[in-house]
Amino acid sequence: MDGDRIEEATLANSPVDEISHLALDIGGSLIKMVYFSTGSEQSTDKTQKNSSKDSHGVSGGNKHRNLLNGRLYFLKFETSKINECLDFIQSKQLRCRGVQHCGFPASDKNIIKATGGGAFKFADLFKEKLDISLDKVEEMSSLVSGANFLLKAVPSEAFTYVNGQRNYVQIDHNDLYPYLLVNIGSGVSMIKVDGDGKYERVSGTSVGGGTFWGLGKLLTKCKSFDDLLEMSHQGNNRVIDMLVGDIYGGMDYLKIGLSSTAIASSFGKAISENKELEEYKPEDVARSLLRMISNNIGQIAYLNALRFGLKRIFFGGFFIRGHAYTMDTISVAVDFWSKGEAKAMFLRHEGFLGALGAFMNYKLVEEFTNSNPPVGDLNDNGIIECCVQVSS
Ligand SMILES: Nc1ncnc2c1ncn2[C@@H]1O[C@H](COP(=O)(O)OP(=O)(O)OP(=O)(O)O)[C@@H](O)[C@H]1O
Ligand SMILES: CC(C)(CO)[C@@H](O)C(=O)NCCC(=O)O
Repeated sequence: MDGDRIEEATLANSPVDEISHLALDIGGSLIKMVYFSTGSEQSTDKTQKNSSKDSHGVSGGNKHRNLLNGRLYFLKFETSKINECLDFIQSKQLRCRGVQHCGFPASDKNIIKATGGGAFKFADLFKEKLDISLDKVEEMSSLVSGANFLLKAVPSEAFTYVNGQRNYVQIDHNDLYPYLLVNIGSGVSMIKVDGDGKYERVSGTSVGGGTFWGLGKLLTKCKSFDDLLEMSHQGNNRVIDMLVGDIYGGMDYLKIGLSSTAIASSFGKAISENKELEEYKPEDVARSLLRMISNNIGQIAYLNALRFGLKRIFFGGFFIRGHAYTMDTISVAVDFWSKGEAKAMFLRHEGFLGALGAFMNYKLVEEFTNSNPPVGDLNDNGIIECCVQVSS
C-alpha cells in the first residue's frame, strides 16, 4: 500500500472479519477501494431490526431490512502492484465470514462492484486468483454518483483554495446543479453534471496526472509520486519557465492583462540556456511541470465551464492529493481566465469519487450518521460514518 500509512494504522484497528461490501475503481495509475465495516462490537450493539418504533427501520414488502451502523473505509494501491490489492481482499476473507456475519445476502458474496478500465482488464485475474466476479459499473456514472453523494452527504466536503487558505463551502442541495466535474486521474475527464444520473462527458485531456508522474519520473529520476510532489514544493519554476518579463525586458504586458511574472512559455528558458538536464535542479523541473499541467487543466476546465455557462467547477482525482501548489495553480487559472466569475472547488475525498460511486451501486446506503470526518486531508482520516440497509 503506497502512501497510506495512516490509513493502514486505521485499518489495523478495523475488524478483520466484518468487512462486507467492497467496491473498486481500478484506474490507469491507482486502484481505489471503498469498503463498509460495522466494527466488531458495533454490529451487535447497533444493528437494528426493523420495527414500527424504530426510526431506522424500513419495511419493504415481505422483506425485513436491517440497518447497520458502520463506516466506509478508503484505501488505495498502485495498479502496477495489483497483487497487493488481491492479497488484501483475500486476507480480509471478504468472501466468507465477512459477508455472512453481517447478514448481507449470500448471493452477493462472490461479486464485487468495480469501475475504471481495470474492471475490464483485470476481470480474469480476480476470477482466477480469488474466484470473484467483477460487476462492472460505468466509470463516468460512478464518478458522478460519487461526487453527488459526497456533496450532499458530507458537510465540509468541498472547499475553495485561495491565498493558501481552504474555505469550506456549504452546499445547498437545491442549488447543486449544474456543475462541471473535472476528474484528474492519469488522464482528465470533464463532465457536466445536471442531476442524479444526469450527466454528459463534455471534454477530456490526455495531459493529466499520468503526464505529471510519467514525465516527472523521467526528468527528475525521482522514485515516488510523493517525492516528486515534495520536490515541486521546494523548486522555483522561474528558473526554467520563460516569463513575460523575460521577453519584455522585465516589464508587464498590461495591455493584454499579463504581468511580468506570468509564464509566457512553460519550460521556455531551456531553449536559450545551453544547459543539460542534469544542470537544472530536479526541484525546479518538478515545479515547472506541476505548474504547466495544473495551469493547462485549469484553463481547459474554465473553457468548458464557459461553453455551458457553468459557474462551479469541482476538481477531483488523485493528481491533486490536497497539494497546496496544485490547488493554488488551478484556482488561479480558473480565476484568471474567468475574471473571477467561476470558482474552482476541491473535494476532500478527491481520489475516491469513482470507487464511492461504484459502492453506491450496491444501493445499500440508507443514511449517514455523523458523516463529517474531521477537517483535513483524507490521508489523515479515511472514514465516513454511515448507516447501511440490508435485507434479510
Ligand atoms: N501514490 C501515488 N502513486 C502514483 N500516482 C499517484 C499517487 N498519488 C497520486 N498520484 C497521482 O494520481 C494520478 C492517478 O489518479 P487517479 O487514481 O484519480 O486516476 P486513475 O484512476 O489511476 O486514472 P484513470 O482514471 O485515467 O484511469 C497519477 O497519475 C498521479 O498523478
Ligand atoms: C480514458 C479515461 C477515461 C480512463 O479513466 C481517462 O484516462 C481520461 O479521461 N483520459 C483523457 C482522454 C481524452 O479525453 O483525451
